[in-house]
Order: sequence, then C-alpha cells, then structure tokens
Amino acid sequence: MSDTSEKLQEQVVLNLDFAEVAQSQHEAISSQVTNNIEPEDHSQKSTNCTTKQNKPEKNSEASTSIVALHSRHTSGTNESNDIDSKEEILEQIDNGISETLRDTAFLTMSAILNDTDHDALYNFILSDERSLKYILSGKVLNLETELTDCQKHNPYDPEEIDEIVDHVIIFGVHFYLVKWKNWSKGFSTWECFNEMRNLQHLLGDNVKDKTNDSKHLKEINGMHIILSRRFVSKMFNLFRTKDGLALPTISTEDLSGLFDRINIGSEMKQIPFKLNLNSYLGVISLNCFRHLQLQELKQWEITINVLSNSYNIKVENNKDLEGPPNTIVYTTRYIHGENVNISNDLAIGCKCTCKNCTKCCNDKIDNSRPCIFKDSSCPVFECIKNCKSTTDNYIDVVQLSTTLSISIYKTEKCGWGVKASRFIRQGEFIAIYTGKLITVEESKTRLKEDASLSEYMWNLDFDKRNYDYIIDGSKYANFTHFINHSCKPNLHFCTVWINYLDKFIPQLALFASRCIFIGKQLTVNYFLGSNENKIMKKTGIRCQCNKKSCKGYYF
Ligand SMILES: C[S@@+](CC[C@H](N)C(=O)[O-])C[C@H]1O[C@@H](n2cnc3c(N)ncnc32)[C@H](O)[C@@H]1O
Repeated sequence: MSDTSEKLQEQVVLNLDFAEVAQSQHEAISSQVTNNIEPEDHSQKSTNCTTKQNKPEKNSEASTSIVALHSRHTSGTNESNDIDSKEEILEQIDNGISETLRDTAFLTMSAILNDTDHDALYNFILSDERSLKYILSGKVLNLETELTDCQKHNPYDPEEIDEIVDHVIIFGVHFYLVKWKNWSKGFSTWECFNEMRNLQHLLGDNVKDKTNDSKHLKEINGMHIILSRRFVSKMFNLFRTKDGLALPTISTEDLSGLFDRINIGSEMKQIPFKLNLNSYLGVISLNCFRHLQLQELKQWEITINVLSNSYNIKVENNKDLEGPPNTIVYTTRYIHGENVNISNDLAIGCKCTCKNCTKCCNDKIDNSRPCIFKDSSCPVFECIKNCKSTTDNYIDVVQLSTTLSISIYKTEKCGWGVKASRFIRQGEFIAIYTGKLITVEESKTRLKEDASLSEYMWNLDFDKRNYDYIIDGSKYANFTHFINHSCKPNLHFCTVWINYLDKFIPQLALFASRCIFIGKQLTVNYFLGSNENKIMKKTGIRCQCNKKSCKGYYF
C-alpha cells in the first residue's frame, strides 16, 4: 500500500457502490440473474442514501481493509482514441466524486490481475465499448447523496487516533488508514480526508501537499474497481451456504440485453435498467474477486499445511473479500531472538523403565510435581531423546504428532479465528504456541513501540511468578496466532518441558479444557488476572466473545 502513485497508474474507476439499492432489490435481481428473467423496475427502491460507514463499528465486520485491485485495461484497439474523452470524463467524475466518496467505506481487492486471470464476463466489461463508456460516464456514482445532520457533525476526535498508518489517493480523494487507540491493527479503518480535515496536524505536511496536487488524477488510466464494504457484506450474507458461498452468475447475453435497453425511452424508463446494470456489474466483479480470493486463500492453505506436518488446516473466508492473513511468518517452533542463548546440551534423561511411571523426567528438574497434562496448573515434563523409557512409560503428549483438523476462518466480529474441523476430546493436545523467544527487556521495548503486541505475547512463567523469557507470536507464528479471546475459553495453556531442560524455557502448549464440537471456535483467555475490571473498562478492548459470563472487556 505504500507506493500509491504506482498503484493508481493505468486505472479508471468503475464505482460499483450501489449500497443505496435496497436489499430486496439484490434478492430480486439475484433471482433474475440466476433464472435469466427480465429484470423488474426497482427504481422506487433505490432512493435511500448511502449510509455512512463510520469509524468503527470497530467491533463489526472486522477491519475495513482497503487493498487495491490493479487490472490492465485490455480493450487494446480503441484505447488511444478514447484517451481524451476518458480524461474529460474522469475530470467530471472527480468534480463530484469527493462528495460521494466521503460517505462510503470501500473495500477494493488486492490482486494484480494478468489477462488470463480474468473470467469471461470481466473481460467482456473491459473490452466492451458500451460497458466501458457507461462505467466511465460515472452514472453509477450517486453524486447527489445528501448528508444527514449526524453525518455532517461527526468529526473524529484526535484523541482516539493512535496513528495514520497508510495513505492512498483514489481519484484525488485521500484515504487514510487509521489505527485507533486501544484497538489492535486488525481494526484499523480507512477514512476520508474530508472527515479528517480537522486533524491535519496528524496527517503530516506531505499529505497536505498532495491534497491539492491534481497530477495524481492524470495517473489514473486503466480500470480500478471499488466495491463498497456494505455491498460485499450484503452479497455474502445473501449467498452464503453451509459450505461457503454460491454467488449468482450472469451471462454476457444478460449484460448485452441490458446495455441494449439503457438508452431507450424516457429518462424515467431508463432508470431501472441502469440500476440493474449496476447490480450486474457488481455481481460480475464480485465473482471475479471471489475467484481470485479463493485462489489466494488456497495458496496460503497449501503453504501452511506443508509447514505444519500432521495438521490438516483449512483457510476460509466467507465473510468478506479479504485474502489470506499471510502477514505472519509461519513457524512450528520457537525462533530465538537476540540475547537468548540456549544450550543444546541434553546431558540428562530419565533412566526409569518401569511401567506407568509418573515421575521420570520430573525428577531431573528440581520439581517433584506429577505430570498431569489435563490440569493447567501443573507443568508437564516429557521424556527427551536421552531417556531410557520404553513405549509404556514414555511421556510424549506434545512431541507425539497430532492429527488435528482445524480451520483458520474469518469470524463475525473478531477478525480471523480458529475453529475445530473435527471433534476434539477434553484434554487433547492442540498445539504449541510458537513465536520469537525474546527476553523480558526486549518485550518491554517492543511494547513501548506498539502496545497492541501484548495480545501476542505470552510469558514463559512456569510457576506464574518467575520468567525470563516471553514468546512473541506477532510475526513468527503458527495457527495459534489466530486464536481469539473468550471469557469462557475452551483451551488452556500448559507449560511443557521437552528438550530444553532450562526451567525458564518450557514450551507453551495448548490443551482442550473441554470437548469441542466441529465448527466451534477455539478460544483462550487473554487476560488471566481477574479483579481488574475497572481498569479494563477504561483501557481495555471491548470483548465480542458473546458468552453469558463475558466481562465486557479484556486487556
Ligand atoms: C491474537 S489476535 C487474534 C487473531 C485476530 N482475530 C486476527 O484476525 O488476526 C487478537 C486480536 O483479535 C481480535 N479479538 C480476539 N478476541 C477478541 C474478542 N473476544 N473480542 C473482540 N476482538 C477480539 C482483536 O482484534 C485482537 O486485537
């Protein structure tokens, strides 16, 4: 997202924001689309104005990630002839677009399309002169959107803004990715400059300079598609099935038929056809984006499965168009940070070969507690390579490879989460929480820079008091990175010593604290301290675990 100008090169806008078209119209259109029936007149239903997708809503729809779709305009033959008129049209659009865009939250796709990736209909839009003209003429844009009083008087409180993380210009309109105080990065939202006008000191001088810089407009010459978050969300809700999504399909004949009709008859008569055309274009684009999204999700799924040995991990997003959460470096073991020196010596190992021994390796560490891995309060000592144990008394719950099937999926309100894809027994080992092994000092430095990292940091406190090291799972991590918080969790952590016999470096293993049925989300308690509700209410993050016993906030 950093090099905006490059991204906007060779792009024009196809604004498919028809959020103002009522849901009933989608339903009607969808059924017409799938059944190939002539569309009805829906003009009466299209008068609602675009609702402001305001600053969070932090708890719903997760993050409003804006990611740019780059696609090369492939019409070829008439591109050079069109340049002047396109620029004219773009100018016209730009005159009105800042008014329009400021009330719409946008979600655009992250993908660099090469020609072969387009589906036939998408290619049709790109190559068909009529569709292109229609799109370019900006008729899809609702330039007359009236702001409600509430929308007019809704300046952002600078105090709530933690950081402006990124900045893009779409048709001369500035969008800022805002990280909100006390909200993790996952809830950062894109906001329009108009809304942020009073906060120029936060936006920085270079951003102010760009605001009046009309040369950015000239860089737009291609196809840039923007789907409103609201539209995507509506479509996903409408067409979600038990196994995923079944978006409707549209044929080139449907589209041609509509193009044939949009300029026939009085202005009034043309309206319903234009509205339906908007919907069709939206659906076609959505199908194309969905196709790309599924490819990306699959690709990441394959990568992490290769790295995860015996785990069977699915990656699903049936909530929105976000691609895989591949910002982490997937690792199934600890990565050692700077100043963490670990001896690889495995000098000791238990000599005991008796059956049902409960001590074994326990004896070798200055600790006589028995090994009860179902109880979170007790540490587990597993046998190591040097142990003489036989298969009868070898303790290797965590080392034994598990055949767990889980899914990393987009949840309703908490971003990505993890759910069970098979029944999980109480006490079953789930996974090691992996990440970078850092010193306590290092963690303090990191937290000073970014307090939200605390959600990914776990102390290696084998007795809840003493610890020298922290596991930071924010960058290097396995699927446990995506496990969300619940006030009534179904997983608990357990410290397990395997090959590192340094008592300060146990493995943090997650076990099921009760039976977990297929489809249920796996959760832990991020905040183990109990009587700090008052502090949490002031500084904490609103909890969305939906449990009766929910404390309302965590951290
Ligand atoms: C360790 S991450 C978990 C993975 C995360 N959901 C994601 O999409 O990457 C913690 C973040 O998940 C979200 N989260 C986890 N549990 C939550 C809860 N109970 N209520 C609200 N948000 C939650 C918050 O955004 C939090 O900052």
